[in-house]
Amino acid sequence: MPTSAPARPVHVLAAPGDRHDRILSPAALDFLARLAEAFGDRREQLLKERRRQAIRLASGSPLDFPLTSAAVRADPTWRVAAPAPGLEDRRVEITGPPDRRTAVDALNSGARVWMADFADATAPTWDNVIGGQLTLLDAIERRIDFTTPEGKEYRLGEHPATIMVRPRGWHLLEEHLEFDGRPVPAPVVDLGLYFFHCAQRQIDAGHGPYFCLPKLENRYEARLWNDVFVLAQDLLGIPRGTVRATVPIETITAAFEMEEILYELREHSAGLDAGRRDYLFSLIKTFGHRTDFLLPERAQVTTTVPFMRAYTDLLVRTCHKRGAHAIGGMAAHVPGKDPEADAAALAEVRLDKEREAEDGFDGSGVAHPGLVSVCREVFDGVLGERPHQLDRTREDGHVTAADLLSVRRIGGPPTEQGVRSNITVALRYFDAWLRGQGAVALYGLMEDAATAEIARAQIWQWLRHRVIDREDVLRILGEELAAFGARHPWAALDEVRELFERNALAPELPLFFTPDAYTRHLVRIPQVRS
Ligand SMILES: CC(=O)SCCNC(=O)CCNC(=O)[C@H](O)C(C)(C)COP(=O)(O)OP(=O)(O)OC[C@H]1O[C@@H](n2cnc3c(N)ncnc32)[C@H](O)[C@@H]1OP(=O)(O)O
Ligand SMILES: O=CC(=O)O
Ligand SMILES: [Mg+2]
Repeated sequence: MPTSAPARPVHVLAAPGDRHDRILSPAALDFLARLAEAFGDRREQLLKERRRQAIRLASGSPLDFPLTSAAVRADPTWRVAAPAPGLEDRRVEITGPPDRRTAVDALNSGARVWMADFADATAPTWDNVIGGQLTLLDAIERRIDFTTPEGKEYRLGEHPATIMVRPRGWHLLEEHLEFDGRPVPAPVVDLGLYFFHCAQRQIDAGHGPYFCLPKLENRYEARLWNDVFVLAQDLLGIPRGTVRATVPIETITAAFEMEEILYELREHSAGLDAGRRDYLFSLIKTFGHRTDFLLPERAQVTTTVPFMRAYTDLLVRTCHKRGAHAIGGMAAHVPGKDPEADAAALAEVRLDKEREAEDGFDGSGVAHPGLVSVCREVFDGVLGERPHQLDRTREDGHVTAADLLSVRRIGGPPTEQGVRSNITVALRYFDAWLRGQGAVALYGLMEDAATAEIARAQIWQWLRHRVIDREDVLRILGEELAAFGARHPWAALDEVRELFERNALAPELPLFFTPDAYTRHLVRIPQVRS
């Protein structure tokens, strides 16, 4: 690295694991130290600003497109960087945790992009964090092939998908690494290690280091990410603008700053995507105290309800105005063993993708290889040989703040089945997460951190507004725990119950379930430092 050594080192507090030294080399730790040193304090300020904004909105301040950045929106001259190699055509993207089996399957799936997800799809155990980095490095070096003990072979194909890495969000820390007496911010770890080991290798292979940046709340956070990219590129002597990053719009406040987010990242932007599950969670979390934001059961908040249509409409308009890809929402169906149910679910996925393609999206996401062909067929139908439809811009009409915020009066009050469904999804997801699995198939759907957040936040919101009784929730909780325990005797029922109580039944809604659950349950630091 060209610049002088940082004053302070990063310490590894975890016990050494298999091949961890390949990732946690002195030079890689030095790289992390520089990033942690440069951005640790700013992260804290931005998290404080998140809390201040949450308080302002909870106490009735209006949410609107910011006046202070009106000039950015009004300036017609700027565009984001042209699509980078491997990201021109994104008609199908697949997401999944960065374990070896998923990696090979995703890279071979026929999707154009694999979003390797350390955020919603990964329970951040230390083994998963470092194991994920080893997976990525091995995939890029084409040393990922393996055979299972049962003899099933995993071989990387000739034309793998382009890799896009989604680091954990800024609200999370990595407790197994310490800098300056404090844990290193988790996104610095996930991005930094991948960047250090793989950026140049990706460039040599004709791509670049590409990222997806989760759970941003405003333009200042986009600016922070941009500065991280600038420093990371400078430190490794990589030309500025090599990095590209897609930002999922998955908070209600970010929806009001889409254009500004593109602007801040314009040199490194790979557009926006519709992170619609976290978006719903954000709506509940941000306006959970207000009766006019009371949401019905999850199944009733479809992609076609007016406020969700307004959100995706704004996303496509904004992206195409600035020459940026607009990527649709991820389809969460997991094909099972019931052909009839699968056919119905696939028809629904097709309809959703058709709507997105017609609305102007340039591609969309799926959570399972079994959905790749549906998504591809739909986008093939609209795009043909063209890699995208960035030329489709919209001058007609516009999306207002009221369009984005008119949530009330969809659906009726939750049924007992709706309450039970949220409780059971949260419990089963918490159990999987505590055992190191960040995404699971439950009742035909992929559930991950975002949907677990929706499930527990809805229970909290319904209790808050007394549309359900606490006694009923406690009864159903007991029944669901008992049923789950009977079928899964190894389940960590006490921890799961405690997680549910802390995150769904507390007087105030915790902002995320993950930071506290991580510290209490996933951190493994031996007494003696390595
Ligand atoms: C923008 C966003 O919303 S990001 C969403 C974040 N969430 C995710 O990324 C979760 C993605 N999905 C998954 O992780 C998985 O589909 C799960 C965990 C939900 C279900 O996985 P499984 O229980 O293994 O499903 P299933 O048994 O149907 O899998 C069949 C095969 O497909 C593979 N597969 C399933 N999902 C994926 C995936 N997303 N990527 C790659 N391969 C996959 C499995 O590895 C398995 O392969 P194998 O035959 O080689 O063993
Ligand atoms: O990250 C994606 C989402 O829907 O949330
Ligand atoms: Mg999300």
